[in-house]
Order: sequence, then C-alpha cells, then structure tokens
Amino acid sequence: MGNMDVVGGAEAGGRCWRWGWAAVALIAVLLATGALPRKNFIRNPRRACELTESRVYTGIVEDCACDYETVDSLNEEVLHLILQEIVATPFFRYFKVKLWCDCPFWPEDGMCRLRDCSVCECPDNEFPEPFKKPFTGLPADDLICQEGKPEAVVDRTLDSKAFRGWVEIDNPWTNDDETDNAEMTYVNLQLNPERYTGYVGRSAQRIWEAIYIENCPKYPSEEFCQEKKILYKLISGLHASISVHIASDYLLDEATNLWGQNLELLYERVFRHPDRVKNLYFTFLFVLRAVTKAADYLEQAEYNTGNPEEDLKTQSLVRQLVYNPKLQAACPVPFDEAKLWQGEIGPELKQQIQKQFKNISALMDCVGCEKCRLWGKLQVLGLGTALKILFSVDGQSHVNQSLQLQRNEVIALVNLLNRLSESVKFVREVGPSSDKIMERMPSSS
Ligand SMILES: Cc1cc2nc3c(=O)[nH]c(=O)nc-3n(C[C@H](O)[C@H](O)[C@H](O)COP(=O)(O)OP(=O)(O)OC[C@H]3O[C@@H](n4cnc5c(N)ncnc54)[C@H](O)[C@@H]3O)c2cc1C
Repeated sequence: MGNMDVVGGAEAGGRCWRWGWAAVALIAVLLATGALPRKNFIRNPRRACELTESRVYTGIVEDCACDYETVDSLNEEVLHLILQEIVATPFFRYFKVKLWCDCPFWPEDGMCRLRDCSVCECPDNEFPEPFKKPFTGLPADDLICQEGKPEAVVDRTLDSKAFRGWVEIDNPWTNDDETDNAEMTYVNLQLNPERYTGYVGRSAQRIWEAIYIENCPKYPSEEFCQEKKILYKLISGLHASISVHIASDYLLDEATNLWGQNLELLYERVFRHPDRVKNLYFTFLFVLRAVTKAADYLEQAEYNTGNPEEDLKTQSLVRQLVYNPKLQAACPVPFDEAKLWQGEIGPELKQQIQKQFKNISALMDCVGCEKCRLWGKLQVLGLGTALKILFSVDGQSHVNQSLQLQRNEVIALVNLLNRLSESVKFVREVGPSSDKIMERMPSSS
C-alpha cells in the first residue's frame, strides 16, 4: 500500500479502529452537549462511521512525492486561482476539436436527453485570428532549391531555446491525427462547461466498460509494479473528476431549470470509494508534474491571439503557475517519473500502455453526447500530453530542448489541470459536510 495513509478503510487496519472509536466518542460528546443535531446521526449510524472513516485523507499521495494536506493548501491558496484566470484567457479558452466522428468500435448508440448535451461551436469570426493561420515555420528538410555541396545547405538549427514556434505534430499517445485540420471546429470552452448532461444508460456504460475491462483493468491489490498501476489510476482519477463535475453542477429540477449540487451522487460515485478520491489526487499531481517539467517550454511559448494586452497577461499567468515559489518549496516534484520503465521490460511495458491509451483515446469518438465528447477528448488529449512530456522525452536536463508541443495540446493540458484542480477543491470543501449527504441517503442497513 506504499506510504499512503487513509484514516479508515480496509488499508488502515488497526488505525481505523482507533480513529473510529475516537470519532464515535467525539460524536457522543457533541450529541450529549447538543452541539450537533441528533437527527443527523440517528438515521444510519453505520453509514456515519463509514463516512467518518473514509473521507479523511492524510499522508503521502500514493506513488507521488507530496501529501494530501499540501496538495489541498497549494491548490486552494495558489493553483486554483491562477488556473481559473488562465483558462478564461483568449488563448486557453478556444479548443480545436473534431466533434463529428464515427465510432470505430460499434454503431454509435448515444442518446442524450438534454439540450445541454450539445456544444455551442464558435462562429468563424470569434476565435483568434492567429489560430486560423496554417503553420508558417521553416520546413525541416526543404530540399527543392538545393544545389551543389553540402556546405551550401543552410543550418536550420534555431538556438537552444525550449520553444521554437507552435508545431503541427502528432501525439504518439492519442488516436486523433492532430495535424489533420479537416472537420475541426473551434469551441469556446467557457460557453460549454463540463456539467450534468443527462448522458446516462447503456451508451455511457459501454464506454466505461470498454475502457476498464479492455484497456486498463484494475490491478490486483498486491501489484507493486508502478507502471502497471499508472494507466488505471489516471483514468479512474479522470473518471472521478468527471463525476465530481456532474455532481457539482447538476440539473436538480428540469421543470424550473434549477441547477445546483447533487451531494448524493457525489457520495455514491466518489466519496463512497476512497480509491477514487486517491486516484483523483494522483492524477492531479501527475498532470501538475508534467506542467512543471515543461516549465521552460511553456514559459517561452507564444500566447499570441492578436490581443497584446491579453497575451501578455496570459504569459504572466503561465509564469506564475510554472515557476510558483510556493509550489516549488512545498512540492517541487509532485510525481517522480524517473523511476519508471527502468527494468528490462520497461520499453515493452511502455509500448503496451501507449497502445492501451491510444485505444481509450479512440473510444472518445463513441461518446454519444457532444458536450461529454468535447470534454472527454480534451481531457484525454491533456492526459496524452502529460504522458508525452513525462515519458516521450528522456531525462530531466534535455526535456525542454527536445520537447515539441502543439498549441492544442497545451490548451488541453492546462484545461485538464484546471478541471482536476476544481475537483480536488470541491472534494475537499464538501468532504467535511458529508454528514448532510448521509442524512439524505436512504438507510442501507
Ligand atoms: C468520456 C465520458 C465523458 C462523460 N462526460 C459527461 C459529462 O460531462 N456530463 C454528464 O452528465 N455525463 C458524462 N458522462 C457520463 C457519466 O460519466 C456516467 O457514465 C453517467 O452519468 C452514468 O453514471 P453511472 O452511475 O452509470 O456510473 P458511471 O460513472 O458510468 O460508471 C460506470 C462504472 O465504472 C466504475 N467507476 C465509476 N467511477 C469510477 C472511478 N472513478 N474509478 C474507477 N471505476 C469507476 C463503476 O463500476 C461504475 O459502475 C461521460 C461519459 C464518458 C464515457
């Protein structure tokens, strides 16, 4: 179980009992003094214990190098605020995506009940002008005009800068050909929040099933090989984050169009399964590590949307994120990827996981709800970009010189980090009030 310490749950063994009894004693005192309304605890005392035990997360996040408390405070004090500002900038709010795709695995059977399911695409004149221009950089091996000797060939090495202009380059971890601009549309993400869409039933189930059963089965609890656990944990963390967004922005009453939080759903899909909460934190730290590993590249990148004032602000926000002194002091290496793929089977394992991730990426074309597909594609591309930064480039010192990212990959990566940051914040804020969730839950005992 590594060095993770969840208070309560099967893993914690004896500690669970000690904390369990301490919690019971505390509750008894609070009830006796009237400090706590008795009705909150009468309905289902077993569930009260379950919640008390399962929601307090302490210690190091498994396989990472940072503890839960630090993640929470860094997120609340620094990361969340910066990310919210970044994703609202013109550079980061327009995402290029192919929304009309055929499912390569089965006839698409998606049914989405709500209007909220469909995506509002950008009219052509809305998204930034520089985004429309095709790539204008020098081709690497344009030999047409070359005559004579090798000495006549122009040296095209630019310099040792990390960023050498946005490139059109395919991501080896994802299925879509990112260099193919046909049928791509631009979507303003701010107009299409990730929230409840009414996408439920067989279609959604089938996709999660295909992901978990065929492409990243849950590893046995005795599995020590970190590489084998990673893909499952990343997908489970992403899935938990999607569920948190559904629960935090839910259509409570269709007749009056009332939106709000659905804490029962949050409990059932996330809190009730401590592993999912842990995987959410893991995924957050993994993506955060990718962003900080690519710090020099991201800092030098051109955030050009044709609006100099906004673009300077974007650059400054990115700098604040990637070189944040509080982050560097408290959690300098959120996840240590250098330990992975080291053994003899390392390269083979990496290939296998890359193939599985590509399949998961292809499955996004089977999501039968446009808005879910938009966020599914964006977040899977964001994860693919994190994987590319951490695993496709060898060594810490060379990362920024050999790394090449597409504009859309960077947009996906940062928006994914923001989604995960929102989920971590929500889980942290709502966790302590889960006695309210319990009060509304029907008794299972
Ligand atoms: C890519 C994608 C994006 C989606 N986006 C949206 C959206 O934006 N808005 C929306 O309303 N709906 C969205 N959906 C649908 C949503 O995720 C659920 O499938 C749907 O709400 C039905 O939920 P459910 O209770 O059947 O459980 P599901 O969330 O569908 O889970 C299916 C099964 O997976 C397992 N599982 C659940 N969570 C985890 C986890 N964190 N880790 C490991 N295993 C888990 C459980 O065994 C569960 O029974 C999306 C679906 C997909 C595939």
